[in-house]
Amino acid sequence: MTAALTVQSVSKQYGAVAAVDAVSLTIEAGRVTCLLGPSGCGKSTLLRLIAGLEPVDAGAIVSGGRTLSATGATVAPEARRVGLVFQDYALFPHLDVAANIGFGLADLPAAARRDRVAALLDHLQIAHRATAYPHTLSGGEQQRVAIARALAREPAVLLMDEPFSGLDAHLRGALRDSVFDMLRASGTAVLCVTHDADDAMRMADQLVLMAGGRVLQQGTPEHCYREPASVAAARLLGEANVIAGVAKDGVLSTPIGSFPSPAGATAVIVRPQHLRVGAGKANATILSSRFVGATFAVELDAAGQRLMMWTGQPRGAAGDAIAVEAPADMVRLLPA
Ligand SMILES: Nc1ncnc2c1ncn2[C@@H]1O[C@H](COP(=O)(O)OP(=O)(O)OP(=O)(O)O)[C@@H](O)[C@H]1O
Repeated sequence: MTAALTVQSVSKQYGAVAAVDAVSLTIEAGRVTCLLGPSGCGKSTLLRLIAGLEPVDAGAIVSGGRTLSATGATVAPEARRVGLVFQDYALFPHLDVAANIGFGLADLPAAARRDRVAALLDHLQIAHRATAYPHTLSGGEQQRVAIARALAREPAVLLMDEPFSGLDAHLRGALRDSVFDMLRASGTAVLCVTHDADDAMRMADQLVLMAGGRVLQQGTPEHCYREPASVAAARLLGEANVIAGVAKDGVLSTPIGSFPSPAGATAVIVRPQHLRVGAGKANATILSSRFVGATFAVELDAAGQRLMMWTGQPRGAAGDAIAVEAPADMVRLLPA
């Protein structure tokens, strides 16, 4: 994999707030990296630092052997080969689609500029809207124009801030997939910010989980989902039970079973869909059971610990005793 850009231990402080705190990550060509975290965790600040809209306090941002940001030195945004797609797309209302896309190409001869714009219109499947004005475009079309405009200057890295937040749910899924397939095929390195775990898992080749200005975990969506580094990382990607137990002689005993634990873990993380009804003795009581569409959400009490189980079928009513277990390969030991 080719690193298109690396962020090296970058920090940014606003007054007492460490908005970005010693963050390191690598963005690779032809891959989509998603930055996922709760509101206020520093995602947008990190994008602004990479775009060069603000200086870093510490650390460095490097691309193509060039230092773009370091303490006291910031290459201007337009000299970075970094494209930015804002949350609201920020199209120029008085320019038509083709002129929006060609806006940053004033330095090209007219014919080359026309060719580049035509290629992008084609590539993003908006050629039929070339002479339309932004206010007449659908949300999905506006998004494509914004991406085309950002790609016009052939950036090494494309930064996207919540690019799907303005689109309705059913449009979102289809667009998300086609836009990112196209970007991957173009070899652009994409860094996309979102607070939506489903979006992030669907579109990312690489996930970066953030909280409180720091990186909690990085890896493929599957790795981060199956092997969360912490409870906070697990919960960013979906509901997770944290079940405490007692560690003795390399075995962790919990209300839902015993698991080998050579490093002396004192708790496990289990996703609600990985809890299942076992054949053994009852070890929990049903507190409630709700039909929530694809599953039943069953709230349990297991030796005083509250757990959530998702199952395909009803498993009883409040007050019923039940045997609950989890397959060992779906249980993640929490570091002691
Ligand atoms: N210009 C600024 N001046 C002062 N504080 C700021 C500034 N920009 C961001 N912050 C603070 O830095 C922290 C990180 O903000 P940031 O906007 O990067 O978070 P975010 O993860 O993008 O949030 P959201 O998902 O809500 O956009 C927050 O505590 C925010 O209040």
